[in-house]
Amino acid sequence: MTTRCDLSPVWAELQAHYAASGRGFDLRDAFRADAGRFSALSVEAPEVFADLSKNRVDASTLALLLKLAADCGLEARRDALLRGDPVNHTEGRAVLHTALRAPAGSDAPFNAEVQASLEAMLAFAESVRRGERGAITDVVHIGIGGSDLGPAMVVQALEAFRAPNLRLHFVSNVDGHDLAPVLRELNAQHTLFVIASKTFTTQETIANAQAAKAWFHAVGGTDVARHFVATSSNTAAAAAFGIDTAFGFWDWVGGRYSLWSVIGLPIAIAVGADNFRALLAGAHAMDQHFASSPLAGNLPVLLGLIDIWYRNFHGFTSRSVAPYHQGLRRLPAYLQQLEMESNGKGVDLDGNALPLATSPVVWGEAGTNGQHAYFQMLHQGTDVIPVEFIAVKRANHGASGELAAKLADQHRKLLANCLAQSQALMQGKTADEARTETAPTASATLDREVLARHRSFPGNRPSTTLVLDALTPRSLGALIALYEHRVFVTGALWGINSFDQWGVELGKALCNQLLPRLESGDAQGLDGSTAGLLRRLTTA
Ligand SMILES: O=P(O)(O)OC[C@H]1O[C@H](O)[C@H](O)[C@@H](O)[C@@H]1O
Repeated sequence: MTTRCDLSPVWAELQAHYAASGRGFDLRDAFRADAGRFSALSVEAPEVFADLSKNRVDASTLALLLKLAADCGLEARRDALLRGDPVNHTEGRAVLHTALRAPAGSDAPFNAEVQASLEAMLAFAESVRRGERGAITDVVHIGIGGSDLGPAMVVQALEAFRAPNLRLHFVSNVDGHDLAPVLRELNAQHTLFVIASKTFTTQETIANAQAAKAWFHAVGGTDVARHFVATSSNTAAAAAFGIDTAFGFWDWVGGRYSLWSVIGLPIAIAVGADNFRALLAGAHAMDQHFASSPLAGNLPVLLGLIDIWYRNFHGFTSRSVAPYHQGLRRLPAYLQQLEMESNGKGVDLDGNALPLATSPVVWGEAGTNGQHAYFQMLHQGTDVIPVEFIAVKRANHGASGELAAKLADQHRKLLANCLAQSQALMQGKTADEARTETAPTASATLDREVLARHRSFPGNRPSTTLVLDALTPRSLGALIALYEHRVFVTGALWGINSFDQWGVELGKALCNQLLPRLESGDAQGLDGSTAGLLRRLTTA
């Protein structure tokens, strides 16, 4: 049994399939030929319905991709992950974020420790919400990367569930322009700082934490131990910082998979213990789907296989994510870390240079905003970029009376836009169709034929639409877990370690070397460009 997908004999079958019918696949023909295409290519997973039918695949493509997954031993790789084998082999660690959402009493690894940690974190969150840590009105979460993006994205997404008397702030950037405006609005006595860092050594986080502590003292704050808590697997460093209350976690929780751990503390403070548990339960439901559904109906597997089809056969270089819910506007940023830090790798598990493309660029913006910015390129640009739409059936505006009616109407507009975009991408518009349109007056002097070419759309542009009934803690948990597992699937088939991130280390090391030069202005020994820029930035 092979593990790396391009070494499987099925790879050549897929190449032949691509040459024979994949390259020329036309979605419009596929729908014309098969009235049952939507139902055949839609999947009902926990909390998430997925319409895969607007993708450039048919039953034969999926059959081959599933054969590839089987031949690469995907199920065995998945089982090793869930069992707690040290699949992060370059760091010698297990990867067990799934264990964090397993219910109490389950036979998931480390269940007793996980439950104890969860209970302690939730009890603390509830004590803050009840005002037992003083009258806290503002919680400032300081962390970066995996210690920021997950909690920040989830708190924003679950705004409708947030305690109204609590404001949550997220500070990540070492740029003081992030922290300064937040501090300006705060009263030290009513503020709780959560310092989140798995390692408690990250430059940005420690710098922001120290600045926050200095500010706290400067404005007369007296009890650091009461107003600063930490979430970290390095509780000794947190203690050295002056923090008594530190919630620890384990090295088998990767940073970008850590929102389910104590790193989720700001989520629990914002939405409460029950909602946090619902988030975990939603993720657990998706874990079970991933663990036990046959591959042909396993949504993370199917999404991952289509990703491989697009990246390695069609050669598409990016994927755009368009959540049609304002609460999910940080989801693309979150997914950038999840996918690109996990699968942006160039060597396989044995260190061999990979002869195939890995992580696509993942990017996007909430709908409908993106439509008024870059959708032009999606529709008429020269690159084909698969789009992932996320639609939420029921809104939760928290409005009443006439406003509620207005916003309900806006929700219909939102959903109509979402459907229209995937429809337009697929249908396109031929030059013949464009020719029959009335030309806008501003272009009346332009040759009709030329104008028709400007106004036509190639179409056949693929998309996936994910549908949630409502954006709730449970559905959000399932959605995030879906993405986590999909990233695992593509990483496993590419034969890479999705759980390390050595690529971030070089810049950190060079930054440490450059830092004293920013003060001294000493550019000696640097390359010409860096020396020139350093002088430019340091000379008076
Ligand atoms: O949680 P921390 O140890 O502070 O790490 C924060 C982040 O920084 C690192 O550079 C990694 O790229 C991320 O994966 C990590 O989430």
